[in-house]
Amino acid sequence: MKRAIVLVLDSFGIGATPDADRFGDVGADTLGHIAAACAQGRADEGREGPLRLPNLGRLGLFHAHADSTGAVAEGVTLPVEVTGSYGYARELSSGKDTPSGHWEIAGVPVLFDWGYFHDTRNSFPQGLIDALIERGGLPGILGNCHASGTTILEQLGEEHVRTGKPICYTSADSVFQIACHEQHFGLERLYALCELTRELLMPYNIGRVIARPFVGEGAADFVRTSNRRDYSIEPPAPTVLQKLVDEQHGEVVSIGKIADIYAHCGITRKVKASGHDALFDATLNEVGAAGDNTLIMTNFVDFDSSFGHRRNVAGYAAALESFDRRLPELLRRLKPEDLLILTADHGCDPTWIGTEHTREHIPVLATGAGLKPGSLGGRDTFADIGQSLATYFGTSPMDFGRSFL
Ligand SMILES: O=P(O)(O)O[C@H]1O[C@H](CO)[C@@H](O)[C@H]1O
Ligand SMILES: [Mn+2]
Ligand SMILES: [Mn+2]
Repeated sequence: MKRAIVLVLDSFGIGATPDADRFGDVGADTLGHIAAACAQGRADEGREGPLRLPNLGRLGLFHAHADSTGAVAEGVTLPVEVTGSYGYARELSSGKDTPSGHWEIAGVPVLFDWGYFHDTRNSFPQGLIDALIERGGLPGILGNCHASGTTILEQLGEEHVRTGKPICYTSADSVFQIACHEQHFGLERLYALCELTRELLMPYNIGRVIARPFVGEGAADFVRTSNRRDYSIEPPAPTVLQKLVDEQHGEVVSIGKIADIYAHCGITRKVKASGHDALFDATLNEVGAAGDNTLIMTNFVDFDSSFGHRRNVAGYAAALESFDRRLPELLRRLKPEDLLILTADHGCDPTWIGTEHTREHIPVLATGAGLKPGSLGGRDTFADIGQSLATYFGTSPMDFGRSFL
């Protein structure tokens, strides 16, 4: 029986890549800087002391980090016994965004350049704004700048409620984000506006439109809800997910944001869940129910959106520790021939300047399916994961990546 489980810890980088200079990210290290802050007592809110990840450590996380950066993470003792196959991988894709990282994990790196809105103010072309206002029947838009999604709610949320103008913003990623109040503007209306925007953006080659609904009474208590929705373009070639479905009539189960990220391509079942515990519970459920030729893929988004982008080190550390505490529940449910892979899609160092992602190596931690514990070394592309899945499921090979199976 072939069953693979891929858990993506969104933004959990383990050290800058050799090309990090292109992104202003030389020295970024999501795991290393979290561990250092914990060791130095700078991450004691809601948790305390050195970073404790015994289960990820046993799978080889800290070994992989040490191989990636050349140094053991501060406050960490390398476990003597390692049970997983561990390595680190760099990114071939041109960007450090979520779709690029995910699609490359699935064997399809993004070798073309996305369109970006480079200007930090007046970011969007006037023709685009005019079309959006006209076809969307809007009184205008707010924002039109680079922003952090929580800060901009404090700044413009009340004006949005008052005027009915959606808040449109972007970042260094190839995105167009629209924040609207769920009650005052309406959730379905926001989704419809995002679909229109997706259509209008096709000539601009923008990777994603993201609906960012929020609720609350005023600037002090506006909060984003789990009704976020991503409108991605389709991957440029069939991913290993698609091949599993098309060639092996397999099942691909999306848990959380996965289906949105892959533009619903190569997915046979979608399970909704929000919050890491609910995502983990859903993953356990699916593992319990999964039959032959099944890939279960879960994206743990809060590492990135609640802690990495928010530059919240203690929150990131606490979320890692709570994820780690739950890992044995999953390990216990695995059958010997199952393949488990833990990885990430990019970095988002919570100690780094700004609020953007960071260009980093991702961890590749794998166990089961006859893999021997030990080092997988430095991998040239995230696509080694996709190629390994192709080998495991017996699909035709991917164009990129080297299997570690
Ligand atoms: O600040 P928020 O809205 O969380 O935005 C973040 O989320 C987007 C998608 O990952 C990125 O473009 C990043 O800027
Ligand atoms: Mn991501
Ligand atoms: Mn992000």
